[in-house]
Amino acid sequence: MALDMTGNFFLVGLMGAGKTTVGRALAKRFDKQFYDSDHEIESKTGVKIATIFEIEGESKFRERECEMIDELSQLQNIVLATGGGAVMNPDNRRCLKERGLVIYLRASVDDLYLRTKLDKNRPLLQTANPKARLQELFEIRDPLYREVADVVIDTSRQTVATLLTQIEPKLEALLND
Ligand SMILES: Nc1ncnc2c1ncn2[C@@H]1O[C@H](COP(=O)(O)OP(=O)(O)O)[C@@H](O)[C@H]1O
Ligand SMILES: O=C(O)C1=C[C@@H](OP(=O)(O)O)[C@@H](O)[C@H](O)C1
Ligand SMILES: [Mg+2]
Repeated sequence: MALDMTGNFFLVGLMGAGKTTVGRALAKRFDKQFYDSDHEIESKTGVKIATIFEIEGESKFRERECEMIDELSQLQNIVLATGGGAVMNPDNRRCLKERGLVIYLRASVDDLYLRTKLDKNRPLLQTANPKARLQELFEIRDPLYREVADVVIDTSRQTVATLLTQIEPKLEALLND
């Protein structure tokens, strides 16, 4: 039977899990359009995510994020990297579950910390102890990522190329069985 990889793939996971990086590579691999909800919010508003948090606060950012995920998830045959907090909103969880296959990229808190510690554009991690913050967020969000996920991938100590070779057969199995 010919393989059919049409449809939407949505990436979820904590900050530093690699949603943006792996999502872009996945889109290239399957010849799909790539979107990142944070980048789209930045393009639409003309300012960085950190500035939105600073001026409008997190709750307004979450409204913007929810509208953007609703809009983008209605597109066809795309890869969408969501922001790490998107799954906190039940409307976002519903959009993602109903409109595509959801891939949860998982990583240890140590790896998440190493991958994010130099990046100043993640306002939730601009605290005295970002590793402890990541641990807290992991505990709150891991069950929600699992709830929406069709596929769970452990990204710790894996290159992006290796991750693609792990994700591909899982997606094929879901789409072609
Ligand atoms: N599997 C990986 N191994 C090593 N570094 C990674 C991996 N995935 C992502 N990174 C790096 O971690 C940082 C955060 O990745 P990013 O894609 O922005 O994560 P997210 O969108 O999930 O927050 C980037 O510098 C990226 O190059
Ligand atoms: O985890 C979060 O709540 C957030 C994650 C960020 O995206 P990444 O997961 O792509 O870093 C961005 O949406 C914002 O800073 C809030
Ligand atoms: Mg990202």
